[in-house]
Amino acid sequence: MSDQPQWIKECTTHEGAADRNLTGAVSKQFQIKDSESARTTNQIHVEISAGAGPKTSSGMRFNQHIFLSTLQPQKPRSEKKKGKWLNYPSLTCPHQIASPPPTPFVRHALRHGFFYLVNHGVDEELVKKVFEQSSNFFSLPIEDKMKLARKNHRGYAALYAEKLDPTLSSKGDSKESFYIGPLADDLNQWPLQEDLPSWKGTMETYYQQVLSAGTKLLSVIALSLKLDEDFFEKTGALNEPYAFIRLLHYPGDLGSSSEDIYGASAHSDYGMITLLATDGVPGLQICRDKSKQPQVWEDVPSMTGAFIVNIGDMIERWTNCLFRSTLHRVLPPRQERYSVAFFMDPNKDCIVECLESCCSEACPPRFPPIKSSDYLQERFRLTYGL
Ligand SMILES: O=C(O)CCC(=O)C(=O)O
Ligand SMILES: [Fe+2]
Repeated sequence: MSDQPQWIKECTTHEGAADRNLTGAVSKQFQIKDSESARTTNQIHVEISAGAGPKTSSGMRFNQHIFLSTLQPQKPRSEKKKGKWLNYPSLTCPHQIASPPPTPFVRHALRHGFFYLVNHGVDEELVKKVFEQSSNFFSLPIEDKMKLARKNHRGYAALYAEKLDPTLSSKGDSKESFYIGPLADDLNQWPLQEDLPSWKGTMETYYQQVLSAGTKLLSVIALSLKLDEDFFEKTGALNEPYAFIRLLHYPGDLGSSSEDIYGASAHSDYGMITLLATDGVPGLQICRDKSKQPQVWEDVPSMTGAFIVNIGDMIERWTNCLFRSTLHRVLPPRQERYSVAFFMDPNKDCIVECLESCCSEACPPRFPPIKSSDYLQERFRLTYGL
């Protein structure tokens, strides 16, 4: 295929690649070609900042800074080193988004499926307020919360109402959640203004700010695939995107003895990307290689001010598994835990099908084309046992 991006050509012509997992071949290439990614094989940071850099074709201005480091809990570091880790001057790779195209760093981050996003433009104070308001909501009496019980995938889902891993025999995941969907369609349910003044406004502002950060990140993803940066706009995915805030509350030690009870049982996210903020209480784990048995789980530490981003199933389908949706879970926390996930799913009518540049005779599409709403509905059905 003559118009394939060079790096995909490289991976498909890599010795034995036809029989192998495509991503394995790519990572090999990166390790050979890119000394930085060879040195640091684990955690990836993608930084996107507004305002600097040349104007791109869509009129946005931003630079991206990528760096890689380990996903394993860090070895004890001196304060000085810790500062370096957070500011990462030596590992930062500033790079303008329009030209030259994204470096192997970015592709490595995306292939990996789980990374941190910093300098994302979402106001830190706002994030704090969202956590406060989330705690205020979950502290309401259960009768009040149940008045907003989940309808049209908006509103309150009680403890054990969801099971993200439908193969488990447990009664459900030990978390409660609250969903806020697209702001324009009037389907959202909101707590009473007199109970929680400014709740709705805080959530709406957060929704808009994270949507904007996610949109920029998607243009990085598009560019890293050598597509136009507005590919996800043009394909209709971002035309009224099906994006959701999920406020999550894990109540802490519930004294359950069942081994099958998780805070959130193992799953991959369904959509394009998820931007996750947590209160810092541990519990989140990922399994890098979902096809490997037995599964190996690693803790994901949270990083102040950063979103933990993971790639969802739709991007995996579009890219024919080049960018993976990562299996993850939350252990039942001993201590109360809050998190806020933002799921960016494509518009319901968007057809998700293997990109031409991600398949060849040797690597045929692994998934048939699918309408986004059909895929999501099936996953919701399994999660909620409908
Ligand atoms: O609470 C977390 O840290 C992760 C939640 C999650 O994976 C999800 O809601 O899909
Ligand atoms: Fe998730």
